[in-house]
Amino acid sequence: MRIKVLGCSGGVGPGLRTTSLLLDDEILIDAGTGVGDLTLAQQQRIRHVLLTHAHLDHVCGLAFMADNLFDLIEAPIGVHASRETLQTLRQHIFNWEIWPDFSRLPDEESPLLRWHELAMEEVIELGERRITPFRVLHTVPANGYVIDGRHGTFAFTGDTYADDVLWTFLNRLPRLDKLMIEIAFPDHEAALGHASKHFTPALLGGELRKLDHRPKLYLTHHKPGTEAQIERECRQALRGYDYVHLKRGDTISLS
Ligand SMILES: Nc1ncnc2c1ncn2[C@@H]1O[C@@H]2COP(=O)(O)O[C@H]2[C@H]1O
Repeated sequence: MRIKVLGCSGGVGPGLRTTSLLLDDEILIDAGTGVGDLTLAQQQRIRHVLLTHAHLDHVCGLAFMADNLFDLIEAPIGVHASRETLQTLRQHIFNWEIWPDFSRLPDEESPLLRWHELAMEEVIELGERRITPFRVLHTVPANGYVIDGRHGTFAFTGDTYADDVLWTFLNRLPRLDKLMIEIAFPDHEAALGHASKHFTPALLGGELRKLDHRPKLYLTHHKPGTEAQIERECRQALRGYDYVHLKRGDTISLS
C-alpha cells in the first residue's frame, strides 16, 4: 500500500494544495484542492472517497471530480464519512444550489456518487485494506483514519486539537508506526489554534507525551506563510521525535 500526498497544506497558493491523499490509485482520503492535479484518467480510477470532515478545504475536489466524470464513470464512487459529515455535504453543497446532487445524477439507479455512513471505530474493508475511522476534536464533527498495512499501521488524524479521546484511542492500537497529524499555526497563534481547533508546535509536543507508541510523525496542514516558523518551533517542541514536514508529492509506504 502506498499513499501519495496530493495536497497537505492548510491553504492555497503557488505549489500549495489542500488535503487529499491518494491510496493505491483508487482511494482518496479527503478531497481538497490536491484532487485538481489528477488527470482525468487518474480521476476515473478512484473508487472510494473517505472524508474526515465537511470543511471546504477537504471536500471541494469531490464536487469538481463528480462533474468531470459525468459521462465517464462505470460504477458509482463510494463516499464514506460520518453521518454528520454526509448530512452537511448533502444539505449545504450537493443541494442543487451550491452544486448539483451527483448522488442522483446521471440517474438515480447508477449515480456518480453513493453515500456510505461510517460508524466510528468500526473497520471497513475496501479490497484488502482495513480502514478504521476514529473521532477527533475539531470545530465541526470530524474523524481520522487508521490504515493497517501488511507491515505496519498508519493513522491520519485529519484536522484535530488537543483531546484525551484521541490519545486513548491511539494507545489502544496494538501498534502505530506512522502518524500523520496536523500543526496549522505557529505558537504565537495559539489563541487562533484554540478557536479553530488546530495544533501549534508546543501544544502538540506536550500532547504527544500522552501517546504510548513512538510512531514516525508526518506533520501537515501548516497555514500558508507559517511553514518556516512552524519548522523552527518544531525543532524545539518535537526534539527527539522522528518527524518530517509533509509536502505535496511525497509518498508514504505502508508495506
Ligand atoms: N474563530 C474561528 N473558528 C474557526 N476557524 C477560524 C476562526 N477564525 C479563523 N478561522 C480560520 O478558518 C479556517 C477554516 O478552515 P481550517 O479549520 O483549516 O482553519 C480555520 C482558520 O484558519
